[in-house]
Amino acid sequence: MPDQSLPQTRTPGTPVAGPVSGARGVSRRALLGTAGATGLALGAAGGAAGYAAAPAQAAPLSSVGSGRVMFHGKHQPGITEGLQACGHLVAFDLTAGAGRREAAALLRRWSVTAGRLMAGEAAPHDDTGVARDAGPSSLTLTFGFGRGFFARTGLEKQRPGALDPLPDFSSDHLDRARSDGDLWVQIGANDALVAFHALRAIQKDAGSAARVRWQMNGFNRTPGATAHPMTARNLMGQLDGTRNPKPADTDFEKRIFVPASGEPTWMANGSYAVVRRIRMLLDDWEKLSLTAQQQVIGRRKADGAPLSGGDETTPMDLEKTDADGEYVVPLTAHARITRPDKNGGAAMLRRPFSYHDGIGPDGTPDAGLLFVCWQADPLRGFVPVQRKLDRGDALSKYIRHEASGLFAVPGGAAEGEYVGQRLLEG
Ligand SMILES: C=CC1=C(C)c2cc3[nH]c(cc4nc(cc5[nH]c(cc1n2)c(C)c5CCC(=O)O)C(CCC(=O)O)=C4C)c(C)c3C=C
Ligand SMILES: [Fe+2]
Repeated sequence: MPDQSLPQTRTPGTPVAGPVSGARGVSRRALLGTAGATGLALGAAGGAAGYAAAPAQAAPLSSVGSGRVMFHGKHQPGITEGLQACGHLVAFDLTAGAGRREAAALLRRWSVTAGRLMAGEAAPHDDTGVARDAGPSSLTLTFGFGRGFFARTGLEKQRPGALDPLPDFSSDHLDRARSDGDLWVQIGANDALVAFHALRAIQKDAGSAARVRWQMNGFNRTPGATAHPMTARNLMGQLDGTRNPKPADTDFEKRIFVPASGEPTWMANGSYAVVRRIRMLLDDWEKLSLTAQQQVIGRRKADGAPLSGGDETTPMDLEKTDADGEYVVPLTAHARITRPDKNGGAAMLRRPFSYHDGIGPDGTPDAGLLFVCWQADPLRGFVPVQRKLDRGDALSKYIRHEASGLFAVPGGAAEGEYVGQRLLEG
């Protein structure tokens, strides 16, 4: 079968989109085309059970459909790949009767399902047919453990200190029912049906072992929608992700992932995800003039260039003043306050989804950012930066943190292994 993957897009602000290195383009439709030519439906022996044959003359998948990310690897998928068009974040709680054995069986089921769906194959059981006709579409499934998981499974001694609760922030308006959770799954794909298909599969796999605690659905711009690859925009209209750490940076691995020799040993090559549902007060934000909006962030809205001049990639000059002696990047500007060099080197990889859940009871849009950030240690990433933002960020008037979670995301599963096996069987 020819490799139908195309070079993937890359934005200045986000890491490589689509297949990670070692990833292969794959085409469910190409497989089905072969089956159609011989008049066969692919069976389990073909490794892609469940979907009926497509016409032999079917056109190859588009670059969107053929993007494939590998499930097995050093790190879990869904961390360093570029933003995907559709996302679901789901937290589960283990049920009363479920302990370590049931949790291990669940992680095994989820890993098998993730491996198959990410390869563009049908789910192992009772496939719903929702992703029929589509390729993997850069689907990723990422699994994490919340603080509560360890007590419920008798694994308290294995709980990382990094999972200690996040401090309270004065700007928090957290809904506890939509926060935390024993297990967390992040699903991303460049096709909405592929993402939904994966969501249903993992919900069904949960069976009687775990029940959904909360679910959030998000989106990003569809790859290929812009004339050229560029940094994503959020629902406030800003380029968001410009200064993200890049995989090519020498300290990228150290900042984002627990080292292979790190503690606890089951977290080797893993990472910590901080998840915040941040509502944007868009009615207020959209009343601001363009100049005022730009002062809040410290960058130009159109092209993301710092207010001190240049283009999106130009380093921000924090000392530059205007004719009145005022800083051109205000002291309260979000992009000034969040800089690693103003926060003891604190860095994180921001990989969010936007969300829109209609209009709230107060008549304003229930929309904003499903802020997901990745770091080797939340106490040296999210926490110091959020503490600083809490004290004096001009953006805080226009946002509200409504839900929060912190999850330990173990390293990637090796071939034949399931995610979290080193914790559950260690
Ligand atoms: C605690 C961490 C952060 C939260 C919460 C957060 C919320 C948030 N941010 C934007 C929009 C932008 N953020 C930008 C930069 C930026 N933000 C953070 C951290 C948090 N943001 C960091 C670490 C940085 C990069 C700082 C740097 O390295 O210099 C920008 C500028 C462009 C960019 O670099 O991405 C924008 C725009 C929103 C809308 C938001 C909550 C809804
Ligand atoms: Fe930010």
